[in-house]
Amino acid sequence: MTETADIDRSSGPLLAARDLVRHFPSARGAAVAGVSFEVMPGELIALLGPSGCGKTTTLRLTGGFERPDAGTISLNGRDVTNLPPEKRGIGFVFQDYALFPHLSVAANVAFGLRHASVADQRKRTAQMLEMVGLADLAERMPHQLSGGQQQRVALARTLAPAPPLVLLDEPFSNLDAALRVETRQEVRRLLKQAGSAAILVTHDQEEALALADRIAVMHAGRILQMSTPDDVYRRPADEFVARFIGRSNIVPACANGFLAQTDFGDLAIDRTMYGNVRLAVKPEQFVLTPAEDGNGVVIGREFRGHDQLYWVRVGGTEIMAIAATNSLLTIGTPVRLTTSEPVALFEQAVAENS
Ligand SMILES: Nc1ncnc2c1ncn2[C@@H]1O[C@H](COP(=O)(O)OP(=O)(O)OP(=O)(O)O)[C@@H](O)[C@H]1O
Repeated sequence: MTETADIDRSSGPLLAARDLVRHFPSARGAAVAGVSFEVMPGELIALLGPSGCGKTTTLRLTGGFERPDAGTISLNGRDVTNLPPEKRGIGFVFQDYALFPHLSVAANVAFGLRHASVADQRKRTAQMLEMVGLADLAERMPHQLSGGQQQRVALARTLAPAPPLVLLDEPFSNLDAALRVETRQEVRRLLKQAGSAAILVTHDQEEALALADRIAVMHAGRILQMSTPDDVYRRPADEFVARFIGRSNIVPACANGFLAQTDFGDLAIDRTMYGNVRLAVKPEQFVLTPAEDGNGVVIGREFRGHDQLYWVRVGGTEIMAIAATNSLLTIGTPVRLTTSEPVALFEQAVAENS
């Protein structure tokens, strides 16, 4: 896959949101309760979190569809907090694509270019349709397209005026599972090719991990962690993030330097710590070996094709561990459970408060 443009870190942030707060009169608590984040030119950001955590409201504040009760938003260093959407120069792609049903594919794409000359409109529309692979369907009407094709037209229309920032609100939710996987890679490629930055709202962690350069994990109107997919997955900032991104085993332990003592032996941890902690171990960080004198026993399993998910009882704890499919372990098999790499941890006090 070719990605021709990447994040431009040479200048300041393209977008800076500072301490955004939004209360709705009918709701308990703030929908957005002090959110700050930056987006660099060309950067793809995912706002990820469970239903009601404030993702859409954050996106709507960014786009100008909602006004914050407090906080500021600046674009390219200019304060746009009180500007309406059409004055912000931001592109939008919504869940339902919102194509004009009575306009052809080409006319839909040209719509975003209506302020340009006719010759420029033609040229840019052809270019955009080429880019999204729909040059042959330029004269079709929206109802003659598949969901994925409509999605690409919507994206071509949004990207045609080359907006520096595009906001996408669950843009894949109307597509079936296979098409969603294909389309999200396509969208990432198209955004990178166009050099546009984007903020994507999703509750699907797989989508966020696959598409974004950085993920903001939200909970109860706040951003708990904003970092690369690898970081939020492997080095979660707290227990909520650990449980939300991939399944995690949360194991009580007593840390003593770079080792932590658990019910089933000492595990290496990813920083020095002393005292009571909780470890966050991903199922694939465990290594399962059949062993008569092992520390655990297999109590359940789920076949997943390329690997298997096992439930193992060790001491008083149930652990989820993933192992390759080449040697199937039956229920009741005694096993030894170790870890393949140092694991993330949280201080006990922090975890108990969350
Ligand atoms: N117009 C509104 N009036 C009253 N409450 C609202 C309004 N819009 C959002 N809320 C509330 O604000 C909170 C955050 O909503 P928001 O839509 O931002 O969450 P979300 O994370 O996008 O959720 P989802 O994934 O379900 O769309 C929720 O409790 C929601 O009920």
